[in-house]
Amino acid sequence: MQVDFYKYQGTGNDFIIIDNRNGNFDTKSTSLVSFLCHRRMGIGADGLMLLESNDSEKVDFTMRYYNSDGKEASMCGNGGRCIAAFAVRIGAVTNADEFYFEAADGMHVAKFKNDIVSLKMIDVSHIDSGEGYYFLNTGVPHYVTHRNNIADIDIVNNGSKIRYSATFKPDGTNVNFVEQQSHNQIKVRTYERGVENETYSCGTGVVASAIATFVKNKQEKFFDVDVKGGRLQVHFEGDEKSGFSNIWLIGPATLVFEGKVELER
Ligand SMILES: N[C@H](CCC[C@H](N)C(=O)O)C(=O)O
Repeated sequence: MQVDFYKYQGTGNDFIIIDNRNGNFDTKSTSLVSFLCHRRMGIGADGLMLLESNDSEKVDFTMRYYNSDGKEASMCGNGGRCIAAFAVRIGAVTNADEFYFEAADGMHVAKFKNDIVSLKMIDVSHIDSGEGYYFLNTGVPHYVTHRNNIADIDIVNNGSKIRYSATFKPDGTNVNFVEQQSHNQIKVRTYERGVENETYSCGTGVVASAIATFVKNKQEKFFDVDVKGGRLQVHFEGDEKSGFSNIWLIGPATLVFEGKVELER
């Protein structure tokens, strides 16, 4: 069976996107997703997304996200921005200026203009903290720690130790190292669960890092965030007491190429 696919990247976090509104893709096959995401044997990507039909009038589509290990995850911030740009490209939305889609973590609003996607993230009602870190869920779980000179950190070694530590069993966590540049500018490097490597950018991780930086300093609620693959913006409202809401992740989402892949039935 031949399947059309589209390769997108959002600040270097890259994805295979398939229009699965006909339901033909085998969503139970972990091995198929991990093969397609494999950097040598397959197309290569940090994750794969399916755009699927949604029964609700107000919701244009459903997003299903899989990490490159083939396992489904509840959300992906950069992936959400890329599938929003893809949905506009294939005419799967009622109004490109503002539309709704559903992911496993809940409902999202997306706004698309000149290849920049603004994505509304789910609310964050609770933040845990420990020795030198914050732990919060921005659609998927994130550990956030503030350090100096993050360019010198061995992200894979340090990140994997935290990701697999007993504290975060059984689900594990993504791990974000944050360096403050100024009152409203941070740098973030992320070890991603399910990719089991550093990625060029992690959208939900950037959101978690910005919120954790507000909790730490009680200053800004609007951040420029520099990641390996470029720059994102995050802004939000609220505080630890009332919870955080109206959380937006803003940045580019780019089509790299499209192609066809032969899948065994
Ligand atoms: N690796 C994450 C999912 C993808 C998150 C990331 N790519 C993003 O942009 O939010 C997890 O399994 O928790």
